[in-house]
Amino acid sequence: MSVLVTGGAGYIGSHMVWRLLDAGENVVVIDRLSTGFDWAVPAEVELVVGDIGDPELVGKVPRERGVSAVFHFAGSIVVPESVTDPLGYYLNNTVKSRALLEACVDAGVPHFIFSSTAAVYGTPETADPVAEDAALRPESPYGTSKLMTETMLRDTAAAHPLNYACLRYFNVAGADPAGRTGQSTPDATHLIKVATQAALSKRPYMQVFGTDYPTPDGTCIRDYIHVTDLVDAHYLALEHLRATGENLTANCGYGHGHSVLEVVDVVKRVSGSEFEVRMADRRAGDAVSIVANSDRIRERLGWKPHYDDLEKIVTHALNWEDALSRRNT
Ligand SMILES: NC(=O)c1ccc[n+]([C@@H]2O[C@H](COP(=O)([O-])OP(=O)(O)OC[C@H]3O[C@@H](n4cnc5c(N)ncnc54)[C@H](O)[C@@H]3O)[C@@H](O)[C@H]2O)c1
Ligand SMILES: O=c1ccn([C@@H]2O[C@H](COP(=O)(O)OP(=O)(O)O[C@H]3O[C@H](CO)[C@H](O)[C@H](O)[C@H]3O)[C@@H](O)[C@H]2O)c(=O)[nH]1
Repeated sequence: MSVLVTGGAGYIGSHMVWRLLDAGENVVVIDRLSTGFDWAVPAEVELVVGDIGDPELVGKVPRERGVSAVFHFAGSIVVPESVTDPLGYYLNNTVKSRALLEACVDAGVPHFIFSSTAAVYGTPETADPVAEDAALRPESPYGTSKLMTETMLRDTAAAHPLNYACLRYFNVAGADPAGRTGQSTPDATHLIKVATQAALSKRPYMQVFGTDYPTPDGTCIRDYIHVTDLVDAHYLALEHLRATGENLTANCGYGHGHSVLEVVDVVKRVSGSEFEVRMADRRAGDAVSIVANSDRIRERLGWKPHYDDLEKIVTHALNWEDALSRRNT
């Protein structure tokens, strides 16, 4: 039996692949390499280069490889891009997830773990940590495209012998502490990636989007979760589905946040680089503060994070960014 990882050549998916290998699982990856890299997939893992929306491909792989669980990371992830290209996002994130799900039902795959996002909540009503039963009001086609897949999964699991976990990630950052993989997209827009690139002079400067928010230092607050803790949560979710068959929708975050300026300070301190930081206007669509209530994942899965420390997250991100420079040259 094997475990299928869609998007396994991407940032989070490649960490999942290593986590599964570490647990002794057989792994197969489907990735079309649009933002992922073939070299990010370990040599011992079969990489099927193709699209999850290709019914022939997704019809074949689960049957031929005896797939007993799917981790579905493949998708488009840039929120502002989803605003200008909503149909592209509904196609890649929703329509193609439907194709994959149908193939899983047809092949009798019992367990499905889906990459959802805090973007399904939109802007929370209060600054309190947001729990899973909060109102679901996505503010972008990206968030809606993910919420629609959550809904498809719920309804499919009610009608077929398939159970699922929807994991709603907050801000994923950092890299494999052993240096085996990391965030490799050169034009990524995420704060910690951008700041580490500035620290290593891969960018001439970075910008802080908005300094007049109603927060202690005027910048937005996010709950940054180390990617290794995130993939641990995924593995626990798989064990939970295997053991209980109970569906689960759970936030993945630590339950506390950091402001943009706090992140920038930590990157400067850890890197020892005084890179230029320009104060800029607010970025469209940014919520003031989004922090996870993570009680559910801790209680139901017994999840205990090991890297709930911004310095460690930044250190690992910097190490990977540095290793990437040597790979590119
Ligand atoms: N990075 C974050 O902070 C974050 C937060 C919340 C949710 N997520 C979700 O996690 C998942 C992984 O995100 P990531 O940061 O690793 O992004 P990523 O872009 O690094 O990885 C996505 C991978 O999917 C592949 N892919 C995309 N569309 C495909 C398709 N139609 N068929 C086959 N392969 C396809 C890409 O080539 C890439 O390797 C996404 O579904 C994303 O929405 C990410
Ligand atoms: O160069 C930068 C990049 C970001 N920021 C700020 O840093 C904060 C975090 O921004 P990111 O782009 O790193 O992440 P987002 O919070 O916008 O989005 C992330 O969290 C969302 C859920 O809240 C979705 O899951 C989404 O996929 C994921 O990228 C925001 O206030 C943003 O304005 C900057 O100031 N400068």
